Amino acid sequence: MVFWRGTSPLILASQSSARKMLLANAGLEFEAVTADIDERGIQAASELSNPREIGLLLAREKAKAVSVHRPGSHVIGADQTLALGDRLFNKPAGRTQALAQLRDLAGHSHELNSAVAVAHDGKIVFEDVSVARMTMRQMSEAELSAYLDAAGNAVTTSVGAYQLEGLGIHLFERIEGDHFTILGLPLLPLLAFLRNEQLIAV
Ligand SMILES: Nc1nc2c(ncn2[C@@H]2O[C@H](COP(=O)(O)OP(=O)(O)OP(=O)(O)O)[C@@H](O)[C@H]2O)c(=O)[nH]1
Repeated sequence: MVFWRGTSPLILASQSSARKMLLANAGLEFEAVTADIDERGIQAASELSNPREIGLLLAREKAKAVSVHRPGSHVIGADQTLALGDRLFNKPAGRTQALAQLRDLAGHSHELNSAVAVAHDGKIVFEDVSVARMTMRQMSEAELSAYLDAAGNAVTTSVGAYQLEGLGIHLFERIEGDHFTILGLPLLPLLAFLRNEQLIAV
């Protein structure tokens, strides 16, 4: 049992089912609030091209956007970017885009940058970004289509069109990085921060 010692509830500024699952499985009780920000607009206006910096910027903006309306609460924001060389990928809109993305990723290594930020009264009090390197095996058109047939619409909910803890594992020949980073939330540094602030006690 994890004890929350904060005086106000913990908030996760996310609608990501994976992020909610990771926090809940770690024993944390929290309220999930969607961060209503224009991610692509903020990214474009920043003129940033570094995937790590883009992830941190969006994680901060999500956390702050919710924090300003929830005084006293610690608000967690997160964002994940996928980079293949200097190309950035976003969540595919549907099967066609998922197939196109997977064709480009197959046979190559890409990087997932998962950023997390914590805001309190509108100010960032913690941030971290962790990276995972994913090597996807070479796959034929028939193999990619069979994967998409089996994985279904879930592929549109993740930036790489895969759920590693599910059928996505079949796409890879090598994975370097921690499981939580891959699923989109660098949990170890986040928990270390909450523990150091005496906001959680296990
Ligand atoms: N279940 C699962 N989800 C993954 C995996 N890899 C990436 N994701 C999800 O892909 C999404 C990355 O897109 P983001 O823009 O960072 O987040 P989002 O889904 O829009 O959710 P918000 O936090 O509300 O912005 C996140 O929800 C990640 O949890 C994976 O292997 N498994």
